[in-house]
Formats: sequence, C-alpha cells, structure tokens
Amino acid sequence: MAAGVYNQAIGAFQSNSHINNFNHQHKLNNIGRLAVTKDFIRNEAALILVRHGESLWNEKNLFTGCVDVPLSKKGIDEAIEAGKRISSIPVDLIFTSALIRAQMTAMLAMTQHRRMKVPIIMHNENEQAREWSQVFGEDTKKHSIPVISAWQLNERMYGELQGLNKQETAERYGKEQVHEWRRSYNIPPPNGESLEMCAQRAVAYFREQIEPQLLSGKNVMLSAHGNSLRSIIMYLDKLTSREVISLELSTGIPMLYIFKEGRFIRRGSPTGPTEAGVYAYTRNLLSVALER
Ligand SMILES: O=C(O)[C@H](O)COP(=O)(O)O
Repeated sequence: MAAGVYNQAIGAFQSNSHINNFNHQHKLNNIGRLAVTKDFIRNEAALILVRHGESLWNEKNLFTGCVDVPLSKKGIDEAIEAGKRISSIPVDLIFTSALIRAQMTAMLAMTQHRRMKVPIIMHNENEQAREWSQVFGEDTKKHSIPVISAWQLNERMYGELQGLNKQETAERYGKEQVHEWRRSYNIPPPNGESLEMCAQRAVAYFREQIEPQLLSGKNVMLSAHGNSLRSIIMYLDKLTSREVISLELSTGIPMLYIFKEGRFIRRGSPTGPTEAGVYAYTRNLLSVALER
C-alpha cells in the first residue's frame, strides 16, 4: 500500500489541530527565541506497543505465525487488562497487523479508555472501500480513532512449523534446533521467516508509516505480535542481534515509549489504574491527557 493512500485516509480523519500546532511552531521558530512555547514543549508523543492477548493457538501451544486465529477467553481478559493500564494515555492513531488477534486486542483495549473514542478500521483496499467507509460528521470524526491495519506488522511467517505443537516439535527436532528457529536472529524455520526477514518488513513499515505520525505529535498505539514487535523493539532500543535473542514479550502487556526530539525513551509498562504512578508517564503528556 502506497504511503500516500494511508496518509490520505488518516488525513480525512485528523482534525487540523496538530497541523496548526506545526504551523504555529514553525512561525515561532522563524521569529526566533519564542520557540519554547506550550506547543513546542508538547512536541513529544506516546508510543504504546502491545503484543496481542493469548490466542487460541497460544493456549494449545501451537506455532501460529501468519495463521489468523482469534483470542482465547484468557486473551480477551488480557486485552481488557491492557486497556485499563493505558486508559489515561492519549491515543490518536492505532496501527495493528492484518491478523484478528492483534485487531481484537486493540479494540478490546480501547473499550477501557477513559476518552471513550470509537476506534474505526480504515478500509484502503480499493477506492470503493475507501469511499464507502467515509465518515462525514466532523464532530463524529473528533470522537473516533483511525485504525490502520498492515500485513507488514504480522507475526513472522513460521513456515512449515505453523500448526505444529511446540513441545512435540522440540522432542522431534531437538530443543536446541527449535530454540534456534524461534530465537536466533538470522536462521529461519523451514520455509519461514527469520527474525531478520521479519524485521525487514516490520521495521521498514514502522519507519515509513508510524514514525512520521509520532513526529507530527500523534500518540500511537501499535498492536502486533511477539516477533514483529521484537524486531521493532530491537530498532527502538538499538539492541544487537545477540541481545534480541533473550528479548521475550508477554501477551497483553503494554509497553510505553515516549518519542521526543527524534529519540525513543522506554518507560516500561504503565501500572494499573489502582496503582500509584499510572499518571506519571510524562508531565507534558499528562497535561494533554487531562485536557482532551
Ligand atoms: O507465532 C507463534 O507461534 C507465537 O505467537 C510466537 O512464537 P514464538 O514464541 O515461537 O516466537
């Protein structure tokens, strides 16, 4: 999908406020010393990453990869719990993979958000789908969050392991071989993708489609998968191919990054609403959250 098409779809949804902020900021920068204004201080954005909740195949311990299976009951609960943890962090735009488990997770999480905006899936597959899914009410748009799904964020393709039991596969091929297929950076499972191959599409998508949104001040939630997120975290945290081997992501635990001055600052997982500290992600974002 061409970048322009996405931008067109998102553009149809966005209020002009961030553009105004940008113009305003730009003018101030031109004038010189007034650059540190309220808008400028707010020139940071939240990035929430969440691995989908437990799927029906996670529950059965099957290699899943690009097979499109839904969440289990436990996964549904995890997604709702994830939503509670991020309920006060502003979200302007949601990216998900093209797979239902990531989409369910994002949707269920958003049912807990304190702004109660409605997530709406963008349909950009062809001109008619785009036209027929248009929203005309300006006020309605303001109370909606565009959801963009992209195959590039899908789980790594697990090749001939898809649908096989992880335990049985380890017994058949040996624990070390299976660990190598699952966690090494550049060794693909039979006829599947290595983490490196998965990173080539997932990180490229992140850089081309998601980073510009953060740069323009949009707060983004990204709901994806164990390995597409491992490759993106490798990029964000500048992990080496050795370090990424031991990076494990739990299902349904959101991770927060602050994007500021072109850098990603990892803030860990926001604590639940009953725990102290949930509002403390950054003072600037907090004031944005309270105003919206
Ligand atoms: O696709 C799968 O089977 C899992 O979601 C991720 O599997 P992994 O833990 O082997 O990377």
